[in-house]
Order: sequence, then structure tokens, then C-alpha cells
Amino acid sequence: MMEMITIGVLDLQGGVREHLHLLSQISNVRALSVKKKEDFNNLDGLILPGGESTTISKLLNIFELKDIIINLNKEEIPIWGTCAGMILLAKEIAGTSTSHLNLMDIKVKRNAYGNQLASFKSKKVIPKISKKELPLVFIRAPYITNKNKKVKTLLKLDGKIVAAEQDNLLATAFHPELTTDLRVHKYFVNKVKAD
Ligand SMILES: NC(=O)CC[C@H](N)C(=O)O
Repeated sequence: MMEMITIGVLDLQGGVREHLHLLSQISNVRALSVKKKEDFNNLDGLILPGGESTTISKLLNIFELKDIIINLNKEEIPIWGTCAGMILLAKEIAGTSTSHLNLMDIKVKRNAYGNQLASFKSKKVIPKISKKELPLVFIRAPYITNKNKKVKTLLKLDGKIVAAEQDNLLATAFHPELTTDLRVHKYFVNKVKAD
């Protein structure tokens, strides 16, 4: 029998259920919503969902969860941030001197597509994930404006980095959990298994 792996989805605000729903369709994965300190014990991977990064960050402080997530990263547990989750991972946020978890060597611009393009869909191949196009859903999305050499670009859209990876960390500006396509979740699951 294949070993089960446990993936937590940070459940403070935002698109939690959608991630849990997609993970529940992947075999040998136990998906949990995590919000209390003890929920973070024995996780093999963690997803930081989309939502509102400043709100999630405030709640992380209130529930004293930042150090717990920073420690998971020290243990090289795979962590995937989607949209607001990517902003939480970033070491720099354009236009402000604050950052949240301060884990990934990226600078992000929030709401980077402005009002007119606040939400849009696209399709692109992400060679490291699949040879066939993936559906991409962007909602008031950030993109990555700068990164250092440790960060590998997975996808650029119109010249802007919208998916990247740094060791155990994965960041996507878009929302695979709002599609029915499991490929990005499976990619993350494989990252967890390889860990
Ligand atoms: N869909 C999203 O997660 C949007 C992110 C949001 N604009 C933020 O800055 O936190």
C-alpha cells in the first residue's frame, strides 16, 4: 500500500474549501484544514490559500501561527502559496516596507493587473508541470517583479513571473483550486512525496 501524506490548508480566511476539494480527489492524500497550533503537527505539506493577504497576516499574528509556519519551512516542508498565499511567502512587497512570513526571495506587486483586468482567465503550458495547457484563473492577482537566483521561474505571462519555485516553496499568482484541473495540485503532492 502507498503511504498516505497529509497536506494542511491554512484555514483563516479565503479559498480553503476549494483546495480541500481538489486535494480530496488525489489518491493517498489526506487533506486537513489547519488553524490551531496543534493542527500543524505532522503535516507533510502546507497550502496558503488565496484571499486577502493583509487579513490573513493579521490572523496569523493573532493566532500566533507565523513562527510555526516559519519552522515548517526550516524543516523544508513543502509550502505552496496561491495568490494572497504568494504575497504571504514573499520577502518584499512593492510599495511597503513590511512583509509577512518573509520566506521566499521574491518581490511581489499586489493587485498588479489593475482594475480593468482585476479578474481574467488564460491558458498556458507550464513545462515543469505538464506538456499540455493549464487553465489559469487570476483574481486581483499579484505578480513577481523581482527574484534572486535561488528562485526558479515556472511561468511568465506577458513578461511577468506568475509561478515560481524555490526549493520547498511554490508560489502561483493564479488559482488552480478554482478549476477542476488537478495537475498543479498533483505537482505539489509529488513535491511533498519527493521531500
Ligand atoms: N485572489 C487573491 O488572493 C487576491 C490577493 C489580494 N489582492 C491580496 O492582495 O491579498
